[in-house]
Amino acid sequence: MEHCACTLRTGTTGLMSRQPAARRLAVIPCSHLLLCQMLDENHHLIQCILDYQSKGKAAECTQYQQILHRNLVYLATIADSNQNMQSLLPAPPTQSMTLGPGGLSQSGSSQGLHSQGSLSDAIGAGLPPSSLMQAQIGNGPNHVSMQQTAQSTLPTTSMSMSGSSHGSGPGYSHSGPASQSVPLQGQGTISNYVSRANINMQSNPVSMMHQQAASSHYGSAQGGSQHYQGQSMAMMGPSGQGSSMMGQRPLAPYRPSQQGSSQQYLGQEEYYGGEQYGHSQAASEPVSQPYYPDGHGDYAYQQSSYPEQSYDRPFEEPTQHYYEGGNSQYSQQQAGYQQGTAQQQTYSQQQYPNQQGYPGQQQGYGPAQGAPSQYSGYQQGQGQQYGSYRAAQTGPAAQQQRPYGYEQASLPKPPGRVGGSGMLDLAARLPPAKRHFVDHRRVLVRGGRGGDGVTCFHSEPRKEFGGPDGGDGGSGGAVILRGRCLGWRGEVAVSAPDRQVKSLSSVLSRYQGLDGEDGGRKNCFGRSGRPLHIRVPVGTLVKEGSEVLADLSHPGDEYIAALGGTGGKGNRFFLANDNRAPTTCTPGQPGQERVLFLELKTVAHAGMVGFPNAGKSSLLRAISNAKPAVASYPFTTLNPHVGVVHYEDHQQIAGRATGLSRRRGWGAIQSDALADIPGLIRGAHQNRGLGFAFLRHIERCPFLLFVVDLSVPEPWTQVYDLKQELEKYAEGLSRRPHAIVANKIDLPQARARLPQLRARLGQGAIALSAATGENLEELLLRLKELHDGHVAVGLELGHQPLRW
Ligand SMILES: Nc1nc2c(ncn2[C@@H]2O[C@H](COP(=O)(O)OP(=O)(O)OP(=O)(O)O)[C@@H](O)[C@H]2O)c(=O)[nH]1
Ligand SMILES: [Mg+2]
Repeated sequence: MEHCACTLRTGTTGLMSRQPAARRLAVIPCSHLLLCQMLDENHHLIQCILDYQSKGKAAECTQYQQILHRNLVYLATIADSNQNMQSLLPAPPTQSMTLGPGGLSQSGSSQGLHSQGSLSDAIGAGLPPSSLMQAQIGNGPNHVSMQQTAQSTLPTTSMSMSGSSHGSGPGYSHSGPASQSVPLQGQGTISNYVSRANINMQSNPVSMMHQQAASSHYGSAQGGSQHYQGQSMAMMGPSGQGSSMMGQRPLAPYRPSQQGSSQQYLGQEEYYGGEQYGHSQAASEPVSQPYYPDGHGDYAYQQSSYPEQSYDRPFEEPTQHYYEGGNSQYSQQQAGYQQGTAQQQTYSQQQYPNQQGYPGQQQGYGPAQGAPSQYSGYQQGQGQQYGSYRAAQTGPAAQQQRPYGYEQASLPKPPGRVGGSGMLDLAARLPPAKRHFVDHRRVLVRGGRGGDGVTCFHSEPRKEFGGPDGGDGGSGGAVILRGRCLGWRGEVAVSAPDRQVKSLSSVLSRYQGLDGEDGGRKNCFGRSGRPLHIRVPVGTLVKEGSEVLADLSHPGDEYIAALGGTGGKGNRFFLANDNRAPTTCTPGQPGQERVLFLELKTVAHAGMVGFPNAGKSSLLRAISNAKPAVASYPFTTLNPHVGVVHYEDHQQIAGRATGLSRRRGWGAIQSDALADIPGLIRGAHQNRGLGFAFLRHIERCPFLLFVVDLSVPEPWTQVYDLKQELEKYAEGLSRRPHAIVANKIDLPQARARLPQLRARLGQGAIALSAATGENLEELLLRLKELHDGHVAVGLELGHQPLRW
């Protein structure tokens, strides 16, 4: 076991103070292995310098040159203090050297020698001295005391020293020389570089393990991945802050990128838990050799400690693009680290504000911590790193959207936003008690609000550039007025006579459509709000102001009263070639809001018109299932009533004793509806009696029944007056197809007046008795004839017959 112990016996923090300290050493112990490493480092530094020169990056070149020169000066110091320096020089190229996971190949060694030659030339050029190689020279047994000294004297030194302490883990090689990177932090003239070096101290536990551990501990480790892990750890902040690092564990996705020995991982776990810190100080274990001049340099130089294959690789990978891409979040983090190197307290304080995005990463990558073995390479770790930082960049926006996108979608809607369902429940809870007839209603309808789009990005381990996957919100539900329909017979809607079909009493004054759901992750669109159907009686007119919008005169007719709002767009919608990570999302739109006036015009085939007490209600009860009130006083009926007469066929009706079929099922072949309206009197158009406003309910009736009380004197005058009132209400209404019904024929005086009535009104007047049911068959036959005539005319005009 070769041990490299280049000891700095004084607590130093920077180059300016360290070099004098180094000069005070009489002999700086050195070894062949250490020299090989230092030369190889220098070789890679030269590689980086040349590479940056070819790319025209002068700033990076300057920084690397400064590093290189410090290394050369330090090598010269070692050479001065060791008389047998020549014997420690690397072996000839034929000699194999395996250093760390990648190992230093023969070519690597030779290149190192060659680069050393180049370095000599560089020294000759008069470049400033450097002591970077001290970072590669471990001081295992003594580094604890050094760290303590550094912490007590110079905070910046303590930072790097603590970083080095992380590298020592129970599973790490004890044979590898511990590194000491303290000198890098005192470079006031290259503060940026110093800060980077300080940052990278944290990651060096891993990288140094590979570099220097020639033992079998790291023989199977993948240098690249571990390098990268070390780099990610470097970005996490000061490694000496054991407790604070716990808060940064979301960066754990980087750790799994090392697929090497489990011992390393265990060591890191201890490191996170803070146990490793104390343990490493008590042991002479390999410590980090950190420094990464900048974003590129970090990675490049770190890779330079590895074989050439690993070294060249990162420059071809998107990682470089990532660092070059100017990710603002990452840059801010870097700035935070740099500032932190100047003063430890500042470092730790600024580090965390700059990592606001990490909590989000923790959610996304938390499980990765427990499964490091699934990450096979550092490139994948890079991808995670990139994704994590990108997520951090969009973190605030995503957090703002999450209340919409995730939580709200999973939680029940607040009661205030879902007015529609609440109203439905309320309507369902209404007592089925007495309902008043309502033929006018003012209704405020509002469509449901569209769900909000969300902003989120695809989160998946080992998948780089997940891309936006915020789904769109669902559309709000519409509010639809629907003519009363209990079912369908083929394509024909079937209505049923019940209490609700006759009135708008069940219609509420306000309806709110159901809201659409918000979008979700993984391009999940929110569910659209279900349409809210409002049952209205057949014959309902929908008006907005004075404009008639719809006439629901047939069962099943629908009218969309209010449209739901469109759903918002998720950030996936805004994905474009020039914006691969959009954070824009749009909220859902409110639904349409309208104030409508509903007016019911009762729909029936036949409308019965007559004076009060003529017996209209009695007649309706006699021939239909309707049960209107019957009394011997006028104006018993105050609201229209609709009764349905079901015909099986004409012969059956005629063959019955009563001449009437009262089927209550749905098997009727044909049916007629009769509307019984309040009684009219002479001067109704002058608002006498109940007025004639209720005539609207017979306005839709294609044919009429004039019901007269044959028991009163001059009953034919009632017909004259009725027609006059109808004509004043609506011109031509009295000329519709009609039949004259002379009721109460059972009374003796009524039967005596029948000839006079027929002489004045025609022989078509039907004499019957609603009370006894006499001659009702003739009325039904007449209704059938009128109905057939109406259907025939309607078919000629292309109208579908109204069915009940
Ligand atoms: N004798 C006899 N009485 C009848 C007949 N039809 C109805 N009546 C009576 O006439 C009175 C009024 O009957 P209604 O059916 O209420 O008359 P209406 O036309 O509906 O009256 P309003 O609802 O006020 O318009 C009741 O007392 C009935 O019993 C009938 O055929 N013969
Ligand atoms: Mg009545």
